[in-house]
Amino acid sequence: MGTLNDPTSPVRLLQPPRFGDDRGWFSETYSERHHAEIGIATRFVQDNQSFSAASGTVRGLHFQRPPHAQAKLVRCLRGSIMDYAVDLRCGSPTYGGYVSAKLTAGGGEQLYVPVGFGHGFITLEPDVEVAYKVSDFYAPECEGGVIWNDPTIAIDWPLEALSPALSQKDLLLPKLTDLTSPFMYDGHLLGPLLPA
Ligand SMILES: Cc1cn([C@H]2C[C@H](O)[C@@H](COP(=O)(O)OP(=O)(O)O[C@H]3O[C@H](C)C(=O)[C@H](O)[C@H]3O)O2)c(=O)[nH]c1=O
Repeated sequence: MGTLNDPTSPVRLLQPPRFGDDRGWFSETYSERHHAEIGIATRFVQDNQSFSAASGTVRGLHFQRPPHAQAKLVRCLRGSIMDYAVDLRCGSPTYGGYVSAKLTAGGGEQLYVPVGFGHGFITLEPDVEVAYKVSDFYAPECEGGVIWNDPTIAIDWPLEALSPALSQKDLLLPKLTDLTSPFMYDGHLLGPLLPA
């Protein structure tokens, strides 16, 4: 794991405020204006949602190659996940490093995963729903990924990963050492997640 202390990390943890009253709460879960204020210029074009029945479901580590590379804004609508962003930018001093964040329906935390990073998560309970915005349309011909338990990345998965549920496709993903990443380093080091 190669995370470094860099407040300008491209991976961002957001937590939009919730305005509570006697009925419950309201939150602006996405605002292009707020993102611009905090230095995120990504425009999103597609919303995704997945449901995972089992605790310990692992989806990832995925990315889309250019010309359809995707930045993602991930949040948990039901239950909780550990979410991961892995630096896949060639030439990055933190190449193969990762940051992780616990995203919960109750807290409304969001992870911004830029282009150049692999993304994956593990569910921490049954019946988890995850929603995420992506900055380019689904392009199956551009799909890429790295095996979830890659020994170089060495993600410190939670105990739920002792009996993970994975797709056949994900079980066949390559190791990082066998990957030719299409992404180039942009000068921003992967650093600890700082709430935006
Ligand atoms: C991603 C995607 C998938 N699909 C179809 C293709 C398959 O028939 C079905 C399931 O796809 P997949 O097994 O790739 O779904 P996940 O394993 O949840 O993949 C996603 O999970 C990780 C965490 C990600 O970050 C990616 O956004 C995405 O790869 O949905 C679509 O129709 N549109 C899409 O944008």
